[in-house]
Amino acid sequence: MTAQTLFEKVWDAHVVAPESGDAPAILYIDLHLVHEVTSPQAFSELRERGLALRRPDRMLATLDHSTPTLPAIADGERPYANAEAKAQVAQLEANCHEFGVELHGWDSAERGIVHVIGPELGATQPGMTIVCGDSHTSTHGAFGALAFGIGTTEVGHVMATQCLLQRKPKTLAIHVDGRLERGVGAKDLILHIIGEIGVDGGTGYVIEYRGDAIEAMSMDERMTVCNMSIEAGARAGLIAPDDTTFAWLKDRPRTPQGTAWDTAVQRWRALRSDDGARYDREVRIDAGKVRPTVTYGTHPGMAIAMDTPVPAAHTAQDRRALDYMQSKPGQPMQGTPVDVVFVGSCTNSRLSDLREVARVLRGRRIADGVRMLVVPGSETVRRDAEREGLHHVFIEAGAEWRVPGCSMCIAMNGDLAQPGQLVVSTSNRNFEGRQGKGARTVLASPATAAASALAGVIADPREYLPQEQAA
Ligand SMILES: CC(C)[C@H](C(=O)O)[C@@H](O)C(=O)O
Ligand code: SF4
Repeated sequence: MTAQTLFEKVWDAHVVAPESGDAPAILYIDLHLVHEVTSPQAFSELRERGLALRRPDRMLATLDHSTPTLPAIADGERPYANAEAKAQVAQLEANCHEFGVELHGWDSAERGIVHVIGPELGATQPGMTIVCGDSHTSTHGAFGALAFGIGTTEVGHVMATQCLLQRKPKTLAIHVDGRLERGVGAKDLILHIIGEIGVDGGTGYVIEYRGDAIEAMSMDERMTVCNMSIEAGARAGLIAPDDTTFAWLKDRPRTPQGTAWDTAVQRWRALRSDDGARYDREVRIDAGKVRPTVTYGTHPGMAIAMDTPVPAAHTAQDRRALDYMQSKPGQPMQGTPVDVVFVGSCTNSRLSDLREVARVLRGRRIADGVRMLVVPGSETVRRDAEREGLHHVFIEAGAEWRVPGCSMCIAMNGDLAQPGQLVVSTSNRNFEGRQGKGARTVLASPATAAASALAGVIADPREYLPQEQAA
């Protein structure tokens, strides 16, 4: 048998009908994740055509984008940003009820950002095909699943047929050799990678992240890396499952139990690229060279080490980006005054991210005039963080501790920055106006976000991490 990549193994196992001529392949979908923004039209279409859901048991829904992150007011009334947000949430509640879909709504102890709760519930498993009407579905690739975002029309197709029409993407291996230095994390690495290969470097490909640095990562870190694959233009990003993956997944609500677990792990162990498997393209990254990395422009590819000068603009587009950001060519981003710090989003809102932020903030106060929001990715993360007392560290430092949701990552729920304000954000997109009209976003790691909140300017976390962190 010819040597296969991990992607090819998962793809082949799900092809119902292969590509032929102009016709794309038909791919079976194991898990369909749903949130309130991209599902209403699909449900309406189903209703209009009198169609039922093909496999409601393979769906999982949550409320995340439009949900307020301030607690309920009296009588359980939620402080929605506007009538649309409230209606969107009510619509998903009604749709899930009518069609029999498991919804993690306001009453769920596990509600959260769709890409945080899928793994937490063990719904995300190695070797699966996973889709969601959301571009950051690539996050689930951290478990060796083929996971990607789809459009609202496709959401309807999957609902009705549990299948999807797909062209087979090409494969790109990103080998990350060596070790990340102290104070440099998964977020710095993925920003560095996108900075190197560009926002279209992954277009047409599925990325497989491999190498020592990836194998050494926790699941949280692997999710951070895979999450941003889409920001490099890739269809998906995945990592071969290993003992770290299996240990993390064991005994989650939706994972197989007892002997079924052992059988599953045995099957999952085969999910790695064979020796001699060929990729369409390969890139090598030296982890040891990655430094605390931030963005200086208006897409995630405009990323540099924070102490390196901002490059000169060569195109009209780049000039516009630098103007918007007020970034100065020749000057480093480090030292730039900060107005808001946002810790959250499906990139960096898990327990380990919050622990990292707390390590930097503990016993200190954020700078005068800086507003800092810490938004856990899920109710589970919130509970775990509070059990450890992390919320006390945040609140004592002067930050706001919120209820889970996408929040200021996309600013659909009323959490937003004012025009001109500079936000150091642990999220994944720094597009114009993403965090509020005229707001300027600098993407960064949780440690950098915390250090910048303390300093009031973009700051190197290595200067703030406690000494016992020294390698
Ligand atoms: C609202 C949703 C469709 C969107 C996405 O697809 O990613 C959002 O989650 C984002 O991060 O921009
Ligand atoms: S946290 Fe941000 S990136 Fe993630 S799903 Fe929500 S809006 Fe999209």
